[in-house]
Amino acid sequence: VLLLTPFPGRPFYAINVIFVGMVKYAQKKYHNQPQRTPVSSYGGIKKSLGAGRSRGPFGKFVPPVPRQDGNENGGPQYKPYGTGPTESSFPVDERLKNIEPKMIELIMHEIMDHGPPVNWDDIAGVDFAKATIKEIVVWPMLRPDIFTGLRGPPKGILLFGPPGTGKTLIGKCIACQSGATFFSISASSLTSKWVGEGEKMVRALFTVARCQQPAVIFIDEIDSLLSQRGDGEHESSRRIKTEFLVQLDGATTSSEDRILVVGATNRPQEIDEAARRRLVKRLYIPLPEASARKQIVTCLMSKEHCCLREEEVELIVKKSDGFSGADMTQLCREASLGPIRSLQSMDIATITPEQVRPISFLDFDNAFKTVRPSVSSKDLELYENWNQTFGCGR
Ligand SMILES: Nc1ncnc2c1ncn2[C@@H]1O[C@H](COP(=O)(O)OP(=O)(O)OP(=O)(O)O)[C@@H](O)[C@H]1O
Repeated sequence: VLLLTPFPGRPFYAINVIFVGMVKYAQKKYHNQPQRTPVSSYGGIKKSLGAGRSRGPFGKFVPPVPRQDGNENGGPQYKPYGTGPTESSFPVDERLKNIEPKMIELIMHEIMDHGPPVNWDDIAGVDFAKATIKEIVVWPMLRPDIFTGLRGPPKGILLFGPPGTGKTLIGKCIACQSGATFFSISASSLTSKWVGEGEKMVRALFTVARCQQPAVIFIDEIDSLLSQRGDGEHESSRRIKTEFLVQLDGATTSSEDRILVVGATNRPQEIDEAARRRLVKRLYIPLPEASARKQIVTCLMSKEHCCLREEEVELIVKKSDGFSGADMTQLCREASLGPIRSLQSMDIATITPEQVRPISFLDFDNAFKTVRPSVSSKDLELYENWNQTFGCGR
């Protein structure tokens, strides 16, 4: 039965599979008796801990409105909010009734992540942050029965550090590893793309997340949402911020809700005190160390036709001191174009992939001429200082 669960380590799901199987058997046997379907609201789903719906990054698109008929797992099915001619015959989750259908659709299609899963091994380095996150966030989300009271998970964490160091990867990994639905939005899109509607969007996002919990809401560039109030602050930005804090507080006070807000920023110093206090765990995601840079190069090159020797990899690692994870990826991309550039343009049309020579150290050497570290040492100093003052690292 454990093989049936898409999330290894989610014993509840397996239990539900057994339970649903038993219910189906009983229903078949006594099909004249009235069927007992779970309560057709998210309250019902929450109690069944996910049975009957595929959820999270491994799951299919699951709109948040339950349908009355059962699916093959015996649980309720869902249809998009407000679509189809028979919509009035379906019960709509109470919590979604005041949310504009177009916003729900948008959240489900654009903000809810449906991409491939991320594992801890995909993120090179940042061992301290990974260990802390596993302990304070992932395990409690997997085992809410054990992590109660003082052991309860925080509702908000902040990942800060230079750009391109894997903050987004970590956010997604948290969701994947805890079997949660991943919602990812950039705060600047709330303030710019959703002009005049950002506040409503924040409310809609948290409401949908509540219906899809456990959920991780990842907010990139969170500084633009939670920056210190200044005279120049727009009224609309102020309202979005207030709504966000209200929603975050709501998630904090409701012990039932299993929603985690992960904020990411390259400008932690701009986040005001009230917001900082709510993002209780503030983890520094620094530039990758030599071992992490080596892991990135080795991992990326293992998927390519490449003839790097061990000592050449070491040299690349040495030369890339100060590179971010994204810089390392860019370096490898650039190097991978070397063999193509060495072809005559005429050959491109006729050559077979096997005839393209392997990526060599020379290609990396050339790549270093155009790919430079994107983070300055002055910026690094800023992060280190902020980490000393407000960070939760050792
Ligand atoms: N620690 C890492 N391990 C492996 N790859 C990494 C790492 N950090 C960055 N990368 C690579 O860089 C890309 C960008 O990383 P990501 O978006 O997670 O960084 P970020 O810290 O969120 O950046 P930003 O602050 O600019 O949003 C990733 O898709 C990955 O290819």
